[in-house]
Amino acid sequence: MNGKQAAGYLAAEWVKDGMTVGLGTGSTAYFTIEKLGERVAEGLKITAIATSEASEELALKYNIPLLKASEVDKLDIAIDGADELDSQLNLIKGGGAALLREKLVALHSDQFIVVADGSKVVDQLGAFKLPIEVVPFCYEWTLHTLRESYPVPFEVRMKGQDIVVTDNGNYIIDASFGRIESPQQLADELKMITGVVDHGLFIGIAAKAVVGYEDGRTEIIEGNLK
Ligand SMILES: O=C(CO)[C@H](O)[C@H](O)COP(=O)(O)O
Repeated sequence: MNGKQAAGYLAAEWVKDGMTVGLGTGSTAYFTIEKLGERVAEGLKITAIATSEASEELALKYNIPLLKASEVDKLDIAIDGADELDSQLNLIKGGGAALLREKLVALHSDQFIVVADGSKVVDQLGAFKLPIEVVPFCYEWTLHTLRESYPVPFEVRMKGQDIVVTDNGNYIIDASFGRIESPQQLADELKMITGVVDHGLFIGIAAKAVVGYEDGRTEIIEGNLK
């Protein structure tokens, strides 16, 4: 068992009968969805909302009943991966370009649980490029505003010759901050820029993280949410 699997599986055990569950995106959340699928096959009764088309497909494969947002106001729990997490459970997310749906689902869940392997735990956020979701219309202007605001490299995320398009029809600009001294301040500033839809800083949202290691051990980091 690798660290991602250990973390993803353990968090899936915290889901109880009757819960509505937010299904994350990525290779760690994959294991949570897989385990939930096994538990559903054994009789666990849950409903879910997926944070990406990829996770929706996976949920359908595992016969996990999916809901529309119009059918539910709030989720009991959401379980998702992260690209970086610090000891305060501040996160960088969006490596898989799903940050907007992931943040919406996390914010509408009673409990947001992060699943990650040990390589994701950092002293300070920022080594991982911060994904910023922008509207395609005049995105060059948004890129220009970002470059004028912060003296760090920004790049539009590409796949081969093509610009990556998110499930919401937007683009991603990745920012190489290196070290983010004040995540909350940066999060607030980025949200104020016209053209920016959202960004991958998740500040004060996670209740708990399950960190998994190569040898199958897991560690639980408790957040300090009130
Ligand atoms: O934010 C995400 C997708 O937008 C993922 O949760 C994040 O990239 C972690 O992925 P993985 O578990 O594959 O390392």
